[in-house]
Amino acid sequence: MMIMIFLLCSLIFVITIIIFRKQKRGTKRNTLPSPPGLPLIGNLHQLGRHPHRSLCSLSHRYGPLMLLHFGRVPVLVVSSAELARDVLKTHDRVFASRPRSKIFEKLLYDKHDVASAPYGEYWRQMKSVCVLHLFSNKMVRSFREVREEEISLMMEKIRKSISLPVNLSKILVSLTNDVICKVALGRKYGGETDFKELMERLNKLLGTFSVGSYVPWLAWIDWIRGLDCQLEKTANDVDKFFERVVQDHVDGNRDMTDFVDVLLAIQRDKTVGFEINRVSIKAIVMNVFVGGTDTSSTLMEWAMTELLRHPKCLKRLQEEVRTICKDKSSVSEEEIQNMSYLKAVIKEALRLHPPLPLMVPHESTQDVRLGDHHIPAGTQVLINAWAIGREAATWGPDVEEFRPERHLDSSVDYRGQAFELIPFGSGRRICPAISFAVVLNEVVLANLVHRFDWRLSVESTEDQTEVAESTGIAIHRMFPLYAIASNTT
Ligand code: HEM
Repeated sequence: MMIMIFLLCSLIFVITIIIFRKQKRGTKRNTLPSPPGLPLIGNLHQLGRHPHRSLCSLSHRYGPLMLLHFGRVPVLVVSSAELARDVLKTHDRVFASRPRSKIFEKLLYDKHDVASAPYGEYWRQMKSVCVLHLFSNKMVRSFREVREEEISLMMEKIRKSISLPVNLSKILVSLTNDVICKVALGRKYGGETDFKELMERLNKLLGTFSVGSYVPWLAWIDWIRGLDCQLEKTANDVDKFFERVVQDHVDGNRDMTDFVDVLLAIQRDKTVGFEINRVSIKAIVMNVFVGGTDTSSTLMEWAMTELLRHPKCLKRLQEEVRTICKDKSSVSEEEIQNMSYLKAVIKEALRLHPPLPLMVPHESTQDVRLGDHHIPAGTQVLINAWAIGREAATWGPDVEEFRPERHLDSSVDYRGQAFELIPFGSGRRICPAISFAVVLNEVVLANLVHRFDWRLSVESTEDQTEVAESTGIAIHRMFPLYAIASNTT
């Protein structure tokens, strides 16, 4: 009898151990690698000044799929092309929403814009307005004159400072602002200090960290440091500005077609099969400014920075542009179509310096499996486009080097099909303005190098080593790019 009891106990013990081990293995397989965090703030302290860099370093240690916690919010960080494909293609619909953000809600018309609207019918309608009516190829072509006019003014400005250091960063920001103002609002507002100050304030706030969004019981900190007050005031000022612009369009007798005109026509004629109201119009126009100005000027600034740091690449680009344009005084948009090195330079700048390195956060709306891992609904997702552009397995051992040649015989493109290069995102949430942004960047760069020879000015000597990056959502240079233009020899 004793022996029977002993055997039974031993059997139960062995079975329990087996089940326990199985469960442990199962749990281990499903547990996402996660850098240890601190109580209450989770991993927030590990983000540093440049979260794309800190998260890339963490991914080298914990792998391309990590779970972090920003306060109480679970955040999945994706740092490889393969996993970006899983999120943005295989499970695109599940991950197509946006997390809530107090700052976005306050400043972007309570999610009535395209970029921060949660995935659903409203977002679908607004995105279709953008894709079909604002950024269609026909619309992009129709703004060619605006681009040519503004580029010609920029070239004249540089010509007047020939042989002197010019703040190229500032020139590129004001060019982009002027182009976008004319395209979206019908006229330039860049000369108006109020408008400039307002846009600066808006962009700064959009890149601000709100403690309350991640640690709700510390929300009072946002109030004490004046964030809530600034949000309220800026949202009111921005609304007043856009309301005035839209009303001027309604009152005016206009034959131009800028974005506000297009949106008002859609509202009036009900051509799209759904209602679009005044708030939606202002929110979309606001998105054009927020999404379009900083990103485009940032890309040009980095492309010029890298060319100035790599004189051989600059020379090769100049040879291409000058051979195709021979004795012409400027480069046209038809001519850039045949400039393969120019396109490679833009791709390489986008690989090394994606203007939005962590893109725009996504959020899952359903439970889903990624490989062995269970991802619950409501998980925030950051895709590190900056880290993906530096994956040695894809790009080779010289990932850190600016080498446009690597794109010449490659089919990898940035339009969302190749996950190795996703500066504009991919899938449902992909940037709707890729063609709009790229043509502006290409034609500006081609004209700058066609007309002038360039060298770095002493004000930019930090370029001999690594170039310091700004903080915020769009990552531009920390210090302006000063360069000296001279007439071509
Ligand atoms: C070099 C220039 C640009 C870059 C690198 C860029 C990049 C991006 C990225 C990474 C996203 C988020 C994709 C995602 O969440 O998966 C995005 C979304 C968006 N971009 Fe761009 N962008 C650029 C220019 C522009 C311009 C010029 C405009 C408008 C004039 C614009 C309007 C938008 C809008 C409205 C969205 C939101 C799309 C959505 O949520 O469905 N972008 N962009």
